[in-house]
Amino acid sequence: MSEQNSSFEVNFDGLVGPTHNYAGLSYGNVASLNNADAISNPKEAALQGLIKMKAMHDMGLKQGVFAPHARPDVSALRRLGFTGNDTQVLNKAAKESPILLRTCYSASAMWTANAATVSPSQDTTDGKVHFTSANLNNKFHRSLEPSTTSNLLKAMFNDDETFEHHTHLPDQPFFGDEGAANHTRLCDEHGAKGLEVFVYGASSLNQQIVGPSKFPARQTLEASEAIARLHKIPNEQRIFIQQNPEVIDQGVFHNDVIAVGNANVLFCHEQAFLNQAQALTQIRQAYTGEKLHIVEVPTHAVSVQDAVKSYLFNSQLVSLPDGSMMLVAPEECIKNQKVADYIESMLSANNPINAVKFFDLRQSMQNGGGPACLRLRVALTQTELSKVNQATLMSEEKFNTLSQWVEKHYRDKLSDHDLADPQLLVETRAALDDLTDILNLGSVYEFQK
Ligand SMILES: N=C(N)NCCC[C@H](NC(=O)CCC(=O)O)C(=O)O
Repeated sequence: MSEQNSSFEVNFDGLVGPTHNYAGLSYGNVASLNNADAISNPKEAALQGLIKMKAMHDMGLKQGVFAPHARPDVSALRRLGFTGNDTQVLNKAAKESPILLRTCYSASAMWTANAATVSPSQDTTDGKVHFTSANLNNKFHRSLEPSTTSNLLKAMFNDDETFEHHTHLPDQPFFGDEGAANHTRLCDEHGAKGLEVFVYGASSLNQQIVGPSKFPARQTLEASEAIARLHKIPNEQRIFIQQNPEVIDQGVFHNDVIAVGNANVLFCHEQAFLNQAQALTQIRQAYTGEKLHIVEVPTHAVSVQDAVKSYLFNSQLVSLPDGSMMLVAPEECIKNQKVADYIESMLSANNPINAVKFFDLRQSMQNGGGPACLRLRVALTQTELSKVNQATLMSEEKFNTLSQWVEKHYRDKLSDHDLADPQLLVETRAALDDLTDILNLGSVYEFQK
């Protein structure tokens, strides 16, 4: 096999952190608002994620692990004027602003589809794999993530010849960037040159571009264009498509809630993109390969509301070693009769998707994160894969070690008043100290320096 053809797409799933909680922080994300103040089970959340990672590994897919971020973010609370030692800072925040405390406890870094945008070496003129951490500046609790994300990416992809890491875009809504959730790579196979499809919700400069009117558009065209430049993607391999503002206003806050691409297949709802017919024609014309399949789901089969409730399009779409293509869907898709019926009809129809597997990811789903949100896709050649920090790759042993780590360090219940407990801070730091050893990350967290 030539170098180019032995390419893999590795999924790096976010390990759910020990402070996973439902804080109702994401206006525009229906699940987040509906489940605000629900009691969370961090242990169950992390184990649900690990079970999916292990299942993917057992199917012969390359799988990696992204460590959680250090929460509570005490330095963020200090920056907001809460003073004293860690315990005092937490107690003052708990008294004065429980919502700010919850914000600095958020485990939102688990959704690594928002960690960064990744361009594989087949698409970049310098032949390196490019990463740009996402500034996630539309939501305060997510805007806390980029600097740690960059530290983690550098500890996971730690080879300057092979990987290029870019600082997140300026922290200003002008360059709102939510990472790979708004980016899809289409190609005949992972080792071939791909078409990089950047999907944006609004423009900061072009007043002719009309964005959503009810919920925020988190990705701007200007941010996507900046990333394409930083990643040195040739003009003919990049395309910018506007997401349909009407679906953003129905709760589709990232493109990966209404569309997913894998290799030469784009699986999307018929209302995913603005002027969809023209958008799909643009994609077909720009496609760099031979055979692009677009599986477009009609509204009469699955409504936008059903798509948002079931997260059908937040399924992962993966190419298995035997060449078949599998939809990795949340169990919510089975519970929605319209969606379940559609999946059944799709599997027997004439298209490359010929299998489906369902996972219980309810802890994440209740905050608006499905299978695809929980992973960052990195297409790598065999050589590039050998340059990745091997301790972050999934294996039978790694799964057992991480499961034991979760059992040892995680609580199985977190409610609002638990967040004021200074013992929780002690527990999470002890957990992360262990984890940086397990994943061989070095001292990536501020509290470890
Ligand atoms: N679709 C993708 N790729 N990612 C899903 C991210 C969900 C996340 N939810 C939250 O951040 C909720 C946190 C809370 O309310 O506690 C968000 O809205 O950014």
